[in-house]
Amino acid sequence: AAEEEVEEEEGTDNEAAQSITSSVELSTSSLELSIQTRIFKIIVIGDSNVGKTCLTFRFTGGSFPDKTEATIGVDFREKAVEIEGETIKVQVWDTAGQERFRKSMVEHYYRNVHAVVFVYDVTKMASFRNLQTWIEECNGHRVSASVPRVLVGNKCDLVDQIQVPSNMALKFADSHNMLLFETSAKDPRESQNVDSIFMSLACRLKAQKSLLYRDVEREDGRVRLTQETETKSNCPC
Ligand SMILES: Nc1nc2c(ncn2[C@@H]2O[C@H](COP(=O)(O)OP(=O)(O)OP(=O)(O)O)[C@@H](O)[C@H]2O)c(=O)[nH]1
Repeated sequence: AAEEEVEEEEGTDNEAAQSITSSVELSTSSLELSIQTRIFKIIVIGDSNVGKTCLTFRFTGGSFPDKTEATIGVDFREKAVEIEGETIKVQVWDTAGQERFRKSMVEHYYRNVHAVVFVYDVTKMASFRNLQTWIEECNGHRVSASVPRVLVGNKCDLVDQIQVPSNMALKFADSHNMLLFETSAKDPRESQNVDSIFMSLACRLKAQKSLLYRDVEREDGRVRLTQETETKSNCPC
């Protein structure tokens, strides 16, 4: 009977030890999860019909959509990418180009934005001329000059219909301190080029915003991280 009692006690100790181990594991995994889920918000801006939805679809879904409709308000698409061993969520905000579908949402587009992609259609000079208006709208919403911006000329597959010469677009991009990408959301051979639009921004953001985890607070047994940013220049792109 005495032996049985000892065994019972040992069993209780083992259970206690097990529950401590699993709570430690739980805390570690929440910590890892928090570290791994940095989100970069990138907004895509430009005239209606230039191909914003198709570009974001190509990047996040890897294909060209069979059919698209005018975006109303905003569509969110996300893609997890790995940069230098860190998994980052790139959250792409595909905004409406038509004024009537964007009015009430504009404030939300620009709030806490990390990077901006301006898109024009290489076969429509008007969409290129209107870029100035889109840039003014962006500046008018207090988007800091340190927020990276890139320029994308889409629909390059329509080679016979090109209206915007590359040198004109390059000059404009240079004067606004932006990189220029001329590409096609439709042409599958361009898919890597489309990816590089978003990846180059994600790399720049990762290099700019390296996390310093200052405080690890415990609340109700859960780990909460407080993050700060520091400037670094170790982007591999
Ligand atoms: N040839 C060609 N057509 C494209 C390309 N990208 C988009 N399109 C077509 O252009 C049209 C408009 O594309 P969307 O992606 O819906 O345009 P958008 O800029 O999101 O338009 P809004 O939502 O109204 O702002 C669709 O008919 C697409 O199939 C491209 O690279 N090449």
